Amino acid sequence: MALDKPYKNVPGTTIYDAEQARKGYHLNQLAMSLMKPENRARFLADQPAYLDEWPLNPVQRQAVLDMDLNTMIAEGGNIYFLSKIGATHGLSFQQMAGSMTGMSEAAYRDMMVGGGRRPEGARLKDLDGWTPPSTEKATTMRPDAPAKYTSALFTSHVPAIGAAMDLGKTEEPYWKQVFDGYQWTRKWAKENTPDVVILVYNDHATAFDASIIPTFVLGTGAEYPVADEGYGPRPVPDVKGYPEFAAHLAQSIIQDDFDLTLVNEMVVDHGLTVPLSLVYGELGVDEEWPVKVIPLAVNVVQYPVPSGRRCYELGKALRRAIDKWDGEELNVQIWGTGGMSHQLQGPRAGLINKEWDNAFLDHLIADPLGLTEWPHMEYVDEAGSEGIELVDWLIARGAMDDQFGGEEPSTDHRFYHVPASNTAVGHLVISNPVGRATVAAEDAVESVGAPAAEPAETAAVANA
Ligand SMILES: O=C(O)c1ccc(O)c(O)c1
Repeated sequence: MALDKPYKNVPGTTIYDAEQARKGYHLNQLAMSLMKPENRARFLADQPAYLDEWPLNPVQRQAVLDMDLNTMIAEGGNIYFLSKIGATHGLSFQQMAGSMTGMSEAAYRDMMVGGGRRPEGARLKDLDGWTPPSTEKATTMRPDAPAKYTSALFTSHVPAIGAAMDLGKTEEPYWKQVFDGYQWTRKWAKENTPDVVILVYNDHATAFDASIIPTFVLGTGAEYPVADEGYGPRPVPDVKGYPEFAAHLAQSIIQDDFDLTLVNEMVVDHGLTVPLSLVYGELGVDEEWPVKVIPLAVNVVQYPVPSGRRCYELGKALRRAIDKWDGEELNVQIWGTGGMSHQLQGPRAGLINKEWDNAFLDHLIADPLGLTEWPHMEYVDEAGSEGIELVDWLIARGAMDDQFGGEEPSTDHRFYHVPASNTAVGHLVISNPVGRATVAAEDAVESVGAPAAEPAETAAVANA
């Protein structure tokens, strides 16, 4: 079920996609550096010395020295980036484009004056009668898919939880109540380590500042350093990505009409590292997380934010993308993080709505489609201005088997507790049949406190 990339075969044409972007990353960034006059001057004064500052491969390096645009493009360059190199040499776009055609500058200009190159004979359809691919969206699962979505994990990602771990406070009574709710999960996670976690979270004005507000960001990079959010970076490992799988997901999801922002380089904040710490425990900077992570960040910082329905639909597009993977066998988990009820601002700060939070959990488990009807105002009004983070969770849920005609997930673990700093903590592990939990019932955490719907401070249900 290879992804449809007919654009690769258009004659005399190289389409810049995530695969090319990965290959040409440093070449294109070098070109971008020439937008500064001082860098242009240094480049022109001593090109080899300037290129020494960039980790280009030898073919890319020689192509820049030769101003050979065809080779630069084959090596992952994109003309919009590369034009900065041409401009530094004083070349016009017409000179640059003409230089790639094998024609003299004058002949190319004359061709353009004469009406330009005719498409006949230079189109894919002239070569092999290509017909457009079907745009139908799968509504059922692919039974033999090499990538299996095993389990969804949901958790709050309160920064103070990370700080409690980093500062060795987990045994203090205040924090012990929080961490007790994750003991089951830690055991389960040891026996159910996926190859990759698609980790849905929201950036907290960390990687993205007020200059750019992308709605949905998919990380296609190889590594994500831990951010310094003002307290210094958390002493935890940097996060390793999975560029090939992420590029595949991007290709499929965008063809499925979701316009993701693709990010090759970004820092990750507590929204992403706290869930990893909660599940995999204290790991030092020199250690490695046991999983590759593909970050999927949702804007909830500046309105308008995406609706729960939109997030759920993105989850469906994500599952279709997972099912289309034809590479190595993969065990995939999707984590939905953020929330639960909390408000960090204004006179209403400290708002906690246990009843609403637990109704959200109930619906997430049993009625995700119904949950998509809840408008964003409901989240803000009932769960606080920062409670809106809960829309993140619908992505993981929309991708599950039962939303594609398969079986309902099992609820393996459920936990709810108030407070962690200003926030209610909610946590769920639910699994598709292929990922049913392997932790023995007797190893599971006993139920703590009253059932979830009661106004108790803490409630955990293991292997429910
Ligand atoms: O409760 C808190 O302290 C807190 C602070 C920052 C956050 O992003 C958050 O989700 C919670």
